[in-house]
Amino acid sequence: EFYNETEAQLFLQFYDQTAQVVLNQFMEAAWDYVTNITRENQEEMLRREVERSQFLTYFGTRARLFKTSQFQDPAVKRMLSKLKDIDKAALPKDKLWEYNKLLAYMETTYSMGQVCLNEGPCLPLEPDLEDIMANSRDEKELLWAWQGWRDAVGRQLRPNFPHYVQLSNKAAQLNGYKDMGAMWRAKYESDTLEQDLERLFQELQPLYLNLHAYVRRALHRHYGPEVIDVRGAIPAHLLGNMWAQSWVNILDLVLPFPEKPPEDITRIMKGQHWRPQKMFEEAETFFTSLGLLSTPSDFWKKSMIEKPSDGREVECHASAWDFYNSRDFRIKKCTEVTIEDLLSIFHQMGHIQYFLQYRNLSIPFRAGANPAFEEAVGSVITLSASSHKHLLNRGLLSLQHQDADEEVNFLMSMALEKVAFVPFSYLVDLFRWRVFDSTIRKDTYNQEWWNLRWYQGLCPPVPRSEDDFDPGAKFHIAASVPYLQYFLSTVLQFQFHEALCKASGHVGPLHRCDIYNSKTAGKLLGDMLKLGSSRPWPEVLQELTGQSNVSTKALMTYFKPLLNWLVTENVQHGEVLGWPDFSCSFEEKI
Ligand SMILES: O=C(CCC(O)(O)[C@H](Cc1ccccc1)NC(=O)c1ccccc1)N[C@@H](Cc1ccccc1)C(=O)O
Ligand SMILES: [Zn+2]
Repeated sequence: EFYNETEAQLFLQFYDQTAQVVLNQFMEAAWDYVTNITRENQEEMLRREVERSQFLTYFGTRARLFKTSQFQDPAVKRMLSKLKDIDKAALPKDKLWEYNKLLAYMETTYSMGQVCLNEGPCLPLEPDLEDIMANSRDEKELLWAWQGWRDAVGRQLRPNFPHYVQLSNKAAQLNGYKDMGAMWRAKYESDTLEQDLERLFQELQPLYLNLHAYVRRALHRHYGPEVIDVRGAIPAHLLGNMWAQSWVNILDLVLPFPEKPPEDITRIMKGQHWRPQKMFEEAETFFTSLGLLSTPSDFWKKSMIEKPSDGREVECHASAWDFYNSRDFRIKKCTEVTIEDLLSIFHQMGHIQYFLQYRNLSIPFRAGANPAFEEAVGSVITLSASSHKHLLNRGLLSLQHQDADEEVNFLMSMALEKVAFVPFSYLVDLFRWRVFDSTIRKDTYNQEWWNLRWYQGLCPPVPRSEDDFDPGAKFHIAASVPYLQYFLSTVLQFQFHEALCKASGHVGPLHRCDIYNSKTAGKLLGDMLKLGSSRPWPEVLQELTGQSNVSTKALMTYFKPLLNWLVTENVQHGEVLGWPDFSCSFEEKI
């Protein structure tokens, strides 16, 4: 057994040197696969994955031999404890090979998924099916895309999912956790996590219920009583998004002051001949305006910022990549010239900025303070980038003044993105945790999914059965990527925004703040990012915001003017908050 600290430090140096090589080779192989999905690229990626697992196992088992209780340096103790978690590498060789092939099959089935018109082309999710869900106002066409995608992807994944669950739990148990959900939750280093999450969710309910009731009324106005029951749940295909996780694309149907519609920024971008390259440069300019780091030349040479036109099959779901050599960082995104994609690029560039800021840390610390911090960095910048002040300043809006009514319209568009997302981002992992801990059995997966979708006040537009597997139609479930970080990030990003706005000297309503060009705010943010995961996240949060707990106060402050307007509106219409009518509209018809 190893005891002394000096040996531990040498061991960790050796880990870093080896990791830079092994992790880099794995990332290159994974990148080659997701940007050119072929059999040989999959084989090579699986081979590199085995090497990575052998590496993690070698160092993980040895890290356990150190008795760190007498150690002085907390960083050494923290790094050794991180090395002990080796995730799926703990599986026996044959089980690991099986698991990796299953994961590749699920993720590739999702990425290659398409819905075919009777005679004529087959439509992929990005951009075609997402365009229909965002822009079509024809209920039948929306249903065709919604159901077609679930038939094409969800149904294919159903037979394999129980095996994925079993292997995931086996891996978790070999790492000392009772199931994979417990292993995912451990990343937050909190033994009150689940009750804290429930509290945050309950605090946001009044705002969500008022938004839901108001949107339901607007959809009832547009689609009629045949389709919308004003005391019931909303059919899930009418919200402008394939998973109804963001409702911003139906802003035109729900605009509080339709006589004062906001300018169509997508149209302005196209009118100004924006291209994906310029969209990425725009996002980078925001970060450098804060005094933060710019992207190295490798980024521009090696990223994939558009869907290839040479027929290659790629995984279009956007992601940011760290190649663990402190200089190669990339984004993979099938960029369309829309405001939605411009904001998504800000999100991705937030991941890149974190990579850049912590690139000289030891490898075990090259991660966010917790997974929600990683997601919140880019999203907090979008809060400034979405502001009227910023868009005006960047030439994407021309109307100088925004009156009180237009401000309510603006806050509505922000709520359709951020508030609508709250119950969805909570329920995705509630579902998976219950599948992992066997609360949800495999013969009721789909019914249980729709029971949880009740949190959102949504219902399926057509009858569902256990031949369906609607959760599998969401990337993160097909790709075994946790989702809780997005729920927490939705709350955290407003706390970050409030702190950065204060640092930038902003006065006035939070929703009018734009930290662009503020070196003070940039310094505050950069100092947090440099810490990586080297310190417990409550300490990191404390340094940035002055408090160490996640709080919905800032989000509620931001949306307060809208909540006041919504309550008045809903009371006037005698709206019912919630969805007491248990059914979805089609059930009455049957
Ligand atoms: O999935 C994403 C954006 C992709 C990502 O940047 O979060 C990406 C997801 C991913 C993809 C492949 C493997 C693992 C994760 N995450 C990253 O690129 C990433 C995350 C952590 C560290 C480094 C990179 N957003 C979520 C939620 C969301 C976020 C923000 C606005 C709207 C919606 C969604 O679309 O449902
Ligand atoms: Zn992200």
